[in-house]
Amino acid sequence: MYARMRQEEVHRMMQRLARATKDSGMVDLSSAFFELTLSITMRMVAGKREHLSEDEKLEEAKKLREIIKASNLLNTNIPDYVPLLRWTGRRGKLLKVLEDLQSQREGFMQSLLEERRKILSEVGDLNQEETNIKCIIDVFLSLQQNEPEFYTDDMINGMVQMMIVGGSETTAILMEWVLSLLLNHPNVVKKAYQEIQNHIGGSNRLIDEFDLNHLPYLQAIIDETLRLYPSPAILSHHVASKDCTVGGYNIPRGTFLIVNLEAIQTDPKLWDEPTTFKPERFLNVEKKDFGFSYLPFGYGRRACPAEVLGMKVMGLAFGSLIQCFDWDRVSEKLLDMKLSEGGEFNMPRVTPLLAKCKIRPEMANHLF
Ligand code: HEM
Repeated sequence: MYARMRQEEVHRMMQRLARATKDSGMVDLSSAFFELTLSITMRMVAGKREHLSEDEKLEEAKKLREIIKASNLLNTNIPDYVPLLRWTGRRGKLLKVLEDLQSQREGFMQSLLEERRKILSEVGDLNQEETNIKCIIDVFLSLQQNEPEFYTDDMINGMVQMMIVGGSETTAILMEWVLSLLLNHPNVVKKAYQEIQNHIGGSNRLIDEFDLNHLPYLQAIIDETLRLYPSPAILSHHVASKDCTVGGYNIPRGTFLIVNLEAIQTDPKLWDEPTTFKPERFLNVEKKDFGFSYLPFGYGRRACPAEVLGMKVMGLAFGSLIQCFDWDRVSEKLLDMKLSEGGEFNMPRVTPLLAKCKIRPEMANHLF
């Protein structure tokens, strides 16, 4: 579902990068990736992308970005982990900030709901409209008509918040890590490019989502990045639903549990050369065979509901970036791969990601 829309948005990003690289040869990937993932999420959830147009003057666009950034920043509440701090004033201050943020988020999402409600009342069933497709809010609103006590505005508002806030920055940050690793490992880019060439052949068309199943090495690059740089790096907000034992420790029911994904996925007892970027380790294996050693989308009932979507967006974006551009670092030095220590839940890079790229001449006619 929404495959054509994802293709359009990736193509739009590629065209923007092509224009930027013609001017300066240098591109700001942090902005490009955030814009891509936000556009895709907004179109899918709310049926529009204009929040995210290049025209950053739009007040709403700025507001949405601020909400997403603040949500991810505030997701890690230190007093939840160090109960002693609950007795200090910090908790009270934080609660106030969270209340303000929540009221902004609710207001913003409610305006999206009202907008779709108005459109639906004007045009009727969007499925009949060839130019418009149903977005997720439309689906919720039509369910609301049959079960209003369950699909309340509050419930829909909460779901929409989770999708927009959870879906955009996480994927964008991961994309920054994928490209950072690629810039530091040009031999990996070469192999991925060869794989794309072998499958598609020549320059007659751009890669699409149907190609992804035939590109295992590209897929392995993304899997290996998710191992080394999981975003989020910790799974928090879990509570033991019954008494249990973990690693020999007795955990009473109700205990707040934190899973340190980064530590598990780079544990030398579980992984060979744990900190080395080796996409090959994901070739010819079933990911489920790694069991609890590899959980970049969480596990069980509260696992990420959008794993397939996230993997498709990243696969399509990186397949296209490798197919159409030659990549290089801005300096000879390897990129700094340190995680941000700013306490951010999603573990972004310390510095924004800049790179040099050149359009592969044979692909230029697809981008201009
Ligand atoms: C490659 C990109 C993504 C990664 C690596 C990722 C990873 C995760 C992880 C680790 C969790 C927490 C699981 C847990 O605590 O056990 C999660 C939850 C969630 N993710 Fe994603 N995610 C990605 C993309 C997305 C997208 C695109 C969306 C929506 C459009 C999304 C929506 C959600 C939601 C709604 C939850 C909360 C689920 C719940 O609490 O029941 N994610 N994600």
